[in-house]
Amino acid sequence: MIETKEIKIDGVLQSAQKQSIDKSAPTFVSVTEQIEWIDPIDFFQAGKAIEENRLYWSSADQKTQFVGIGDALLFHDEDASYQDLKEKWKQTLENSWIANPFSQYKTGPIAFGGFPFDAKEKVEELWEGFSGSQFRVPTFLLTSENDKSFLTMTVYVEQGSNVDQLAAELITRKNQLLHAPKPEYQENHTVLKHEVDPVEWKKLVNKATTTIYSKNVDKIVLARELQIEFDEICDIGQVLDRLQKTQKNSFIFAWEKDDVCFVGATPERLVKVDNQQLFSACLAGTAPRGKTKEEDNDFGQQLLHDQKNRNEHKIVVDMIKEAVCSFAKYVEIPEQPTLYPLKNLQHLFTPVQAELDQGYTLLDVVEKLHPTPALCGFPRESSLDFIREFEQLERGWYGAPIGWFDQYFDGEFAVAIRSALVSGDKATLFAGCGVVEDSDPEIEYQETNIKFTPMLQALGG
Ligand SMILES: C=C(O[C@@H]1C=C(C(=O)O)C=C[C@H]1O)C(=O)O
Ligand SMILES: [Mg+2]
Repeated sequence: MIETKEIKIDGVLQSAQKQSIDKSAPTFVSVTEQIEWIDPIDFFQAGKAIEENRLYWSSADQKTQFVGIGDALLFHDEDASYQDLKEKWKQTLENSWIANPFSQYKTGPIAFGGFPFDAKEKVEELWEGFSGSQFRVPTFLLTSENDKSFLTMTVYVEQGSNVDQLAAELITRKNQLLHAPKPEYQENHTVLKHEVDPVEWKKLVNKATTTIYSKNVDKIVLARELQIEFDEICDIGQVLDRLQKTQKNSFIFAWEKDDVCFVGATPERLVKVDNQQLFSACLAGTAPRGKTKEEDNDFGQQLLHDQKNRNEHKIVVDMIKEAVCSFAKYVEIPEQPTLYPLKNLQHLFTPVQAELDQGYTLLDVVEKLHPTPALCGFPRESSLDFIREFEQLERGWYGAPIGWFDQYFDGEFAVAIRSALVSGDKATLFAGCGVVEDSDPEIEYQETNIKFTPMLQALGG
């Protein structure tokens, strides 16, 4: 038993209301308390009962999990401007009341969300609710870190708010979430699987290699789509549970809006900033895992020495290095890549570390890095032109930054690959690969097949 000291929420709301009267503006209130340990995915499932938008995030080392329920605040920007988001967050915090004795943990007001791969892409039916960039501060945020659980509640208090009623509502919903009966996890079953135009896609790979050969383009990343159907409405909690158990070394995320959820397990960190320490990663170049230890080792060694994959990888390292150098005096990048093992495949990996210069934040770095050549190609403009003109699918948030930041702009973004957009009893999965001069369409096709596997299995396929 931990001693859980309950915060007097009504007292906090009253003080916040006084502040909003003094400043003639609504106050953004955030209150954090430590609670008895609770399983993050159970908490996520409990959120379904109160019918609010949910979100989930697990760090790749699985030491930190976040679960958010409800929208205390939503920043929705059709233009997906990084600088506007930064300004809006600063403004929000200017008139805030933050009660948090646990700020050494990842608690307090935290915004979670994503950007589109290409802000200029026209949003069609598939990504309808996910236009532009969207960031949400949940009403209830569970932080689970090193076996400790914290709950941060966030609301707006205005001059005319009925704070007693607000406090009572928060407490009722909090109790519903914390004392829900152990949820049942429903098995998802895939009944239909449809690959979108594999033949056309392979032709597109050919077109890309021809373009690379004849023009000043080095790499173009091409994605494809797999559609599935379930026998019932897909249970996202079940998907997260499976991903959490099977996809080590991956960020596990879910961002739900109304009844649509973008969910995935990506190995690719875009950037993390913690107290001006910056961590990024270059991940490109792929091989399958072997069935035996020996075979696995062989595949890994071949990958490490394969010119085509090394070329794909180097393009990413060069760009990220240059981008990070513009924000930091000192950048540490090893000369040679190592292997990054995942359940179904392995990648070439080069970590990047730096000290971020004062005055820059996580969001500045995300803006500069995205889209890296790992998801777009190189040079950026020409590869993006090719994708815009010829790629048949709507990328939406696939391949784009997804993550979180706190009140100090510390936080982390991953690249949303190995992901699916789930809507009721249907889901669309995405996978892409880096096409370079000597790419073979059939081999690239096989590579994307293995990239679908983790999500397909987690979805019950
Ligand atoms: C584009 C994806 O993955 C990217 C492409 C890779 C490659 O082509 O070798 C490897 C990792 C990622 O940078 C994806 O998984 O959808
Ligand atoms: Mg590749």
